[in-house]
Amino acid sequence: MSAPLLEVRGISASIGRVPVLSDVSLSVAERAVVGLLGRNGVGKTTSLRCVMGTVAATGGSISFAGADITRLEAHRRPGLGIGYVPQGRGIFPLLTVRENLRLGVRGVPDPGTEEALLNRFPRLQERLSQKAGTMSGGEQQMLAIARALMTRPRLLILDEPTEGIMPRLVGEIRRFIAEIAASGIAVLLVEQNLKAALALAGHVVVMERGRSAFSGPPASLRADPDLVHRLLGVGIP
Ligand SMILES: Nc1ncnc2c1ncn2[C@@H]1O[C@H](COP(=O)(O)OP(=O)(O)OP(=O)(O)O)[C@@H](O)[C@H]1O
Repeated sequence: MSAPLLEVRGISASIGRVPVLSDVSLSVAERAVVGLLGRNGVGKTTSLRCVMGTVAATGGSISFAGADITRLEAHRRPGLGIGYVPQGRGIFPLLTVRENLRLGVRGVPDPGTEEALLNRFPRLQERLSQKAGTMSGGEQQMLAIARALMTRPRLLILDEPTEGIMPRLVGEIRRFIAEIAASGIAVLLVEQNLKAALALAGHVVVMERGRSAFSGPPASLRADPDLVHRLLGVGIP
């Protein structure tokens, strides 16, 4: 079997002096969708930040497409083919939709990619010269995902993409994520909604207090309601 696209092996990390991660391992195969789950504060966002390099992994290793990136500067990582949509979206409200869309692209954006994304999102197309802050949360989330796709990543990392989004747009965002995955882009998704995560992901990793406590297919998690209850505090959906 070929090596996974992203491989995180036993990483630890601290924020300030507080140890936040002690032993997190996960891997994402080419074209796979992996759900990263866990209760609030277990370290999901910090794990993603370690992959992006904005929090340093103090132990363990991270590799992407066969290269060790554990100590690679954060600004070099997107260029390797990793798109990141942070929690809270990271949209600049005073910049226009077009400016936001082009922020992550170095040099001239690929016109085909931009056109395809705008065709997919007529709402963004219509608002290209409008300030991004005037759009709804759901539209800003679409913009954040479209921005991450502008660099044509091999892996898209999404941190709670439907958090705080009005219900009408939640389904639309989930359908879009499924479409992205179907197009062959690997997806690493932090998702609070267990049912949605189990429906989208082919593999799930569940964290507990700074470490990965479960890793396996959705069916294995579904088969163990006690574990789900202990790790996530909910029943099987
Ligand atoms: N900037 C910070 N300063 C201090 N502690 C922090 C900071 N960011 C995160 N932490 C702590 O690190 C731990 C892990 O946080 P993290 O955001 O990675 O968890 P999470 O699983 O993504 O949680 P959530 O689902 O609430 O987003 C938490 O206990 C949190 O309080």
